[in-house]
Amino acid sequence: MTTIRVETEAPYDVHVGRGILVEQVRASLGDAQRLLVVHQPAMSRIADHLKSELGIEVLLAEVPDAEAAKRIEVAQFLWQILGQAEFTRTDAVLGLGGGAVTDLAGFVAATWLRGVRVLQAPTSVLGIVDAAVGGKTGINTEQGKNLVGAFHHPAAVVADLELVDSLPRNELLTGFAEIVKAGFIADPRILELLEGSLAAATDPAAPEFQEVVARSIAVKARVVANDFREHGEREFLNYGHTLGHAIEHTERYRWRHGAAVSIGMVFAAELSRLAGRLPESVVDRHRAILESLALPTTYPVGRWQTLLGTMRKDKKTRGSMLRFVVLDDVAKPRILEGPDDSLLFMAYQSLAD
Ligand SMILES: NC(=O)c1ccc[n+]([C@@H]2O[C@H](COP(=O)([O-])OP(=O)(O)OC[C@H]3O[C@@H](n4cnc5c(N)ncnc54)[C@H](O)[C@@H]3O)[C@@H](O)[C@H]2O)c1
Ligand SMILES: O=C(O)C(=O)C[C@@H](O)[C@H](O)[C@H](O)COP(=O)(O)O
Ligand SMILES: [Zn+2]
Repeated sequence: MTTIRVETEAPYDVHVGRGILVEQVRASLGDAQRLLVVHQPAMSRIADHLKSELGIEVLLAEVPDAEAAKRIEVAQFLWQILGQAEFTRTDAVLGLGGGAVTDLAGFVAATWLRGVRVLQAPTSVLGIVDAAVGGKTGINTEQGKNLVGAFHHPAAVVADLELVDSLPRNELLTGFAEIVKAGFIADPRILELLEGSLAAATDPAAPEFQEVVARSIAVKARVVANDFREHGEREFLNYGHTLGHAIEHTERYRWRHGAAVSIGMVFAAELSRLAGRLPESVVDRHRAILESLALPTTYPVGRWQTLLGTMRKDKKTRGSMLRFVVLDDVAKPRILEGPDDSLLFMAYQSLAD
């Protein structure tokens, strides 16, 4: 088992290993007498197993799959369960599933009684390397992605790689978008591993996979430890997300987060070249790595005004000024403020097939 410490004002561990779920969840319960396990349909057998093994009172709540879980109606359904069961501040919530569930469970835990203990057990690659770590929680609204949420530290993150065995290959690869992001903003070794050993780096049984996962978690842990509430450096974790979130919203969440972020990173790289000093070779490197992972790098241009309108609601926007994470080079991210519409449109046009 690998353990990565997240050194925030409330430090916690991210455990990654095989067959660790029950033992590590039990070890992280603290004073909790009761646990609400919020899980996706694909995780119902594992949730039953936890209920029978943990040795405390466990309530199970199955929520809709994927982005359909990140809705106020689903949060309300969970608040009802917590209210009817009279959950107190010594009880706890566990998110078991992909990033959609860890975001939802974290949000419900952050808001119930103004904050109860949350444990995260991510089961998708994306959840393990990014969503479950760092304490950003949230749900979507009609106007956009993650517009309502809270910062709330998990008490522990338990990533049992045995659960990843059932993850469909396309979902596994989609999660690599966030691994590529971590590589481009902070850790070039991740990119070298993907370029040099793609098969091993995407095989959950291989040491190369464990290395890219651990490195990505380490990037996130470092950034979150420095800037939990996103006053500065944490914005870099949003690389590729300004357009990515707008695509998810415009496509009514038929696109996975990782796929939308993949396109968003190509856009951000092109913008970095057009508005700054990123060499064309690094833009090409984005396309090559993402395409090797079967991630999309093109988008049918023609929805620009809709996407631009949605990007204006991005959390990085200040007043009417759009802000983007761009790169000066690999591992040299910065914020670009208020670029000309013409530059944005040129970067967007480069996404055409
Ligand atoms: N809070 C954060 O810091 C943060 C970071 C990155 C992404 N996110 C959020 O995470 C979400 C995306 O996460 P995701 O890609 O995991 O999506 P997801 O939770 O929708 O999971 C993707 C699909 O994989 C299935 N699945 C998950 N684990 C499985 C397993 N082990 N076996 C079989 N099927 C499994 C799910 O049921 C779903 O159908 C988005 O909502 C995104 O906004 C949040
Ligand atoms: O942890 C962060 O900070 C991130 O930005 C990580 C992103 O990968 C993630 O998708 C996050 O949920 C986006 O946050 P948002 O604040 O733009 O909604
Ligand atoms: Zn993301």
